[in-house]
Amino acid sequence: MKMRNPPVNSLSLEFLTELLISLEKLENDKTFRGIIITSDCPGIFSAGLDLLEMYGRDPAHCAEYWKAVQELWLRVYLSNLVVIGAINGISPAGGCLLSLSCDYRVLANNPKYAIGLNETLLGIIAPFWFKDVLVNTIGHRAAERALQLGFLFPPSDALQVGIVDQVVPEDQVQSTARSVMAQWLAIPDHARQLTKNLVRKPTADRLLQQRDADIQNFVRFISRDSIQKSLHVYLEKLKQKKG
Ligand SMILES: CCCCCCCC/C=C\CC(=O)SCCNC(=O)CCNC(=O)[C@H](O)C(C)(C)COP(=O)(O)OP(=O)(O)OC[C@H]1O[C@@H](n2cnc3c(N)ncnc32)[C@H](O)[C@@H]1OP(=O)(O)O
Repeated sequence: MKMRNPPVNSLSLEFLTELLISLEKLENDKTFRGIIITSDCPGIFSAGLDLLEMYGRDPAHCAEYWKAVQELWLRVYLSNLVVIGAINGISPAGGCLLSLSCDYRVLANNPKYAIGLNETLLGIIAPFWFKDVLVNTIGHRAAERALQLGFLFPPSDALQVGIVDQVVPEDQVQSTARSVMAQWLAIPDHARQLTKNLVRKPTADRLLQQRDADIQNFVRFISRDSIQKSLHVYLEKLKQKKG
């Protein structure tokens, strides 16, 4: 699955919906046993959630957006398919969550391709389920530091902390992802799927048990004047960077 939402593969409502429909089709087609998620945008895996879906929007829109974010996460995280991330670009925040939701992550060795949950740098907070997935992946202490400081790990640090499983030269990302897929597909599906569910269900259940409250929390938080101001400042910074 090659993500294509130029210029930066931001996860807009429309793009999230497209991803969800594609995933659902693949899940329902029993000839598919695994997917490799990668990007068609040079140098960018995904710029994360679309800031324009959260800035200057009314509560109903924010609620609809957050529901779609939850839905995509649940679908990828609990997928019966083997999901491999071939991460061929930078993946901050929501882009990192998408990567973390894969069963295995291969990152291209380019110092620009940083990965991490950098929400605090934007003046916002990673929701508890983003945090849970990071803690599950890199452990409590490393996650505590990474989340508070909004670390974006370059490849060597990403491998060291365990936020990715493998770092390979850029031209070998896709072939490595395919080899890893072959290894995972050698395991009988039912045994692998049940085991995946055993490991991941408690984390997913924490959100499933309070989806509506999580949406309400998000809407309340994102609608605050101070948060809207932080988003405005961040968006301006992105514009100014262009000169
Ligand atoms: C109680 C519960 C509370 C819950 C709180 C909220 C939780 C929210 C959780 C997750 C948040 C996120 O995922 S926020 C998004 C985080 N993403 C980032 O910080 C990345 C921002 N982007 C960049 O750093 C760069 O754009 C890039 C490195 C990805 C690419 O750089 P490049 O130089 O190639 O491109 P530009 O910077 O010029 O960008 C081009 C164009 O795209 C716009 N853009 C970039 N990122 C986003 C985005 N995430 N959403 C929307 N739009 C984005 C950028 O502004 C440029 O637009 P213009 O061409 O119009 O200027």
